[in-house]
Amino acid sequence: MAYETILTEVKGRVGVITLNRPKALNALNSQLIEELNLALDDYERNPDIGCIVLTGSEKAFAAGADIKEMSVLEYPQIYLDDFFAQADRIGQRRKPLIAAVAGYALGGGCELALMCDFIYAGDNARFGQPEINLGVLPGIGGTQRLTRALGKAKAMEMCLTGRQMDAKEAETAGLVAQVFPVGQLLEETLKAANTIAEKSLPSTMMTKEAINRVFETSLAEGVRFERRIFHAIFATHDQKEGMNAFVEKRKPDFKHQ
Ligand SMILES: CC(C)(O)CC(=O)SCCNC(=O)CCNC(=O)[C@H](O)C(C)(C)COP(=O)(O)OP(=O)(O)OC[C@H]1O[C@@H](n2cnc3c(N)ncnc32)[C@H](O)[C@@H]1OP(=O)(O)O
Repeated sequence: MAYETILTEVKGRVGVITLNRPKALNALNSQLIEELNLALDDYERNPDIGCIVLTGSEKAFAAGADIKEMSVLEYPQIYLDDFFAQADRIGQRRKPLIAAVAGYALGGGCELALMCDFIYAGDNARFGQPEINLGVLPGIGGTQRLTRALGKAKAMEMCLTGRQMDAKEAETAGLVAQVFPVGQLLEETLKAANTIAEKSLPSTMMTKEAINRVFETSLAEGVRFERRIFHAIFATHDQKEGMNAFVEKRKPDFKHQ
């Protein structure tokens, strides 16, 4: 399928999506969010894809939601249309989704990265929620996910002052998993994505679901949930193959089912 605001490329079992509105620093307009969801739908349906990488350019992962598009919106309509509801779907995918962030990840760009399962950052990355400077507040989950990622003090400070965080601070604070020289970011992200894509798909999807449950439930409920899906994974071919391969001292041949 041909898209106007993103590029897609399959590399082995990894589906790569590159945000591609360079003139607007990958600002997220409605078309981009729609195309991103279509591409994710496509990779989710494709049984040959085991992991997805979302990236932007060296200058900007995404400089936020499209301010020009938003500037003309009015209250009753934005409420009726449930503006940005479609963006929620990005973070509701089953397959592992890694953000490779170089340059600006501001506002909706930071929120988009936070919807991914983890973030690898280039050493030039800058994270921020500058909505306060526009007289608004984060609207795609920033107040919720940033606070879960960083804790109240840093999230509150960033959202109230609009201060940006560099890659090193973001790694120390636990927002990003690893930082790489920007020229190596995609290569390193693809390496991790390939490693994940070679594992059994049911086990990567269930692991992701169980970890995400942490943010929605109590410890006791979470542990019960984990145990139930641990039981369920014994219905898969790959559980048998993985354990038999260990016993027989050979590499597992996962069928992703
Ligand atoms: C989703 C919500 C609800 O949470 C809300 C949001 O996301 S609100 C948006 C939050 N983001 C911002 O406030 C960042 C806005 N951008 C900037 O501050 C700067 O562009 C910069 C610091 C990221 C980069 O500055 P610079 O290198 O000087 O480049 P510019 O000349 O400013 O930008 C180049 C080009 O891109 C357009 N642009 C940049 N960001 C956006 C945006 N968020 N929406 C729409 N367009 C954006 C900018 O207007 C320039 O285009 P032209 O005007 O020259 O055509």
